[in-house]
Amino acid sequence: MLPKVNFTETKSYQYLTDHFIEISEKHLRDLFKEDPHRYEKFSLKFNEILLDYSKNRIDETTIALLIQLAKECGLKEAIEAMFTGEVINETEGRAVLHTALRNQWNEPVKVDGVDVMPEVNEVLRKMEQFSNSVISGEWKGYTGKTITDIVNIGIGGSDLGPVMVTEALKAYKNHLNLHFVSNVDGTHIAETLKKVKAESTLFLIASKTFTTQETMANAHTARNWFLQEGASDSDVAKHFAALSTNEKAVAAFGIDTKNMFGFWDWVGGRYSLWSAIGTSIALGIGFDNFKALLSGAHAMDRHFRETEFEQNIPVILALLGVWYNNFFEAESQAILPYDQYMHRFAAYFQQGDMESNGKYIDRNGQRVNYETGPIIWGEPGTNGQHAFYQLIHQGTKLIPADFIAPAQSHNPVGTHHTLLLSNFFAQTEALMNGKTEEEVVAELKASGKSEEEVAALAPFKVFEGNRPTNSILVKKVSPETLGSLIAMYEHKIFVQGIIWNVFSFDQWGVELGKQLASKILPELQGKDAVKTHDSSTNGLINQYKAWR
Ligand SMILES: O=P(O)(O)OC[C@H]1O[C@@H](O)[C@H](O)[C@@H](O)[C@@H]1O
Repeated sequence: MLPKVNFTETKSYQYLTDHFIEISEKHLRDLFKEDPHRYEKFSLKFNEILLDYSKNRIDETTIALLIQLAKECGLKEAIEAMFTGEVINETEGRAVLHTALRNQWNEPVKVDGVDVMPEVNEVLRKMEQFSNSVISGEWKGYTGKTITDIVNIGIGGSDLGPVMVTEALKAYKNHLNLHFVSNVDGTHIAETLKKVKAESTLFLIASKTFTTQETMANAHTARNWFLQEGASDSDVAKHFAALSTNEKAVAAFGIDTKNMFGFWDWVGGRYSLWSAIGTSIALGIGFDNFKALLSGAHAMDRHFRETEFEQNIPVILALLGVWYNNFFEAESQAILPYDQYMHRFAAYFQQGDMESNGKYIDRNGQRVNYETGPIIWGEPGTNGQHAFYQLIHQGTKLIPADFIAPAQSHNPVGTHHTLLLSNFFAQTEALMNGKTEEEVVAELKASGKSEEEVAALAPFKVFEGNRPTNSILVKKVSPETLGSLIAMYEHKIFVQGIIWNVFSFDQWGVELGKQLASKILPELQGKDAVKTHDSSTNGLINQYKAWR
């Protein structure tokens, strides 16, 4: 069982409330002037990841109090409860063990007294065999041709992780072309099928439940297309595999369960890229690289579980997030990777974070009286700079941002990487320091502007600064480092869920829309005017029916 503490009723919260008044009046510029050792004090290194969190609106007291808060909320016990397979997803009656999927040291992990590691290792062995045989060309399609294209059909956690990772690790890609179909909009599957040939395509139907409407619709369309292209029912086994926990539904769909890669109910959808859901990753970058991804995540798991909170990267990141969310009232958190390959990283953690902590009912079943999960957003630098950074620099909202960059590029073309990194360093410095009126006036005068022009323009050119950022500099975006980075954010989300006293591993909030869609579907199929809803919904549906 997880602790169920209202963090606003702790002693440390009271201290933090007083301390906040003091800190909120200080400018980061002055904090750096007062203490020349901020970087040494507020940076942490783990393998090939450096976290510099010194450009945050904190001092040593802030960190000490936030750590006290984590302790008062029972974080240590909660971490142990997760790693040891306690049923911490209480509303679904499940353990939460994505960490077991990457448990490369193989220590036993028990669920209901049974070690899950033999099963985990068995699926990994099967994924290894399968991916090797497809990559090597040993696996043949129904006309005897080798496989050239993989189409992963899945949505949410059965899509976002594999998409994000295979994009982030594109530099490690082999000859197989990867396609991902998620949207139930027929355009997604239709456009994908235009690009592939039935005889050399392998479809992976990725769905934990194997009941998700979008995935099942796309899977049926893919199979019908496959049969229309000249293949027969008996050829399906060579071209369709399932990644799922639901053996019965897989068999009912017509996929040979020999081609099924299983996982378990203790793997949450948004934490499933480490499981059989990662088969497209293993196919696209090879099993050894998939294994390296798992190793990187495992290394971060150990760091998270074994390191004192003061030096614990996910814990520090989480506490900083709480500081901005609950004291500065920041509503969102930007994730800004200065790496084109990581262009889906923020989108991936939109599900990871918002589906986990976007909840207003606490673990006692009561409505919370404080803010919980932030809005996560972001785009890769430098594109974001030319789009929304204006608001981060001069807008009225405080947007704490994580800047992520690799020191080494996979594509060291000319001076591109140096240009990119100059922007990475410049942005966090600019956000912190801003530009004072004095500096602006001096600059304008030096450019030959009249007194009047200077006075008129100056307010627009001033940057208040004092905008907090974390800088996460990695040596290179390798499978190991990416694995560690993903696990780092997963654990950050976990810590915040503990402090906000919400259940981070269920997602009841996505059910209502699904329920209503299944009620509306037959109404759309019928001819009669619809009158069963409110006037807005009726009006929209009936106009749709008139126009279609
Ligand atoms: O893998 P499945 O069962 O098809 O589910 C896909 C997604 O379905 C959504 O409804 C859930 O909110 C996600 O968490 C999940 O990842």
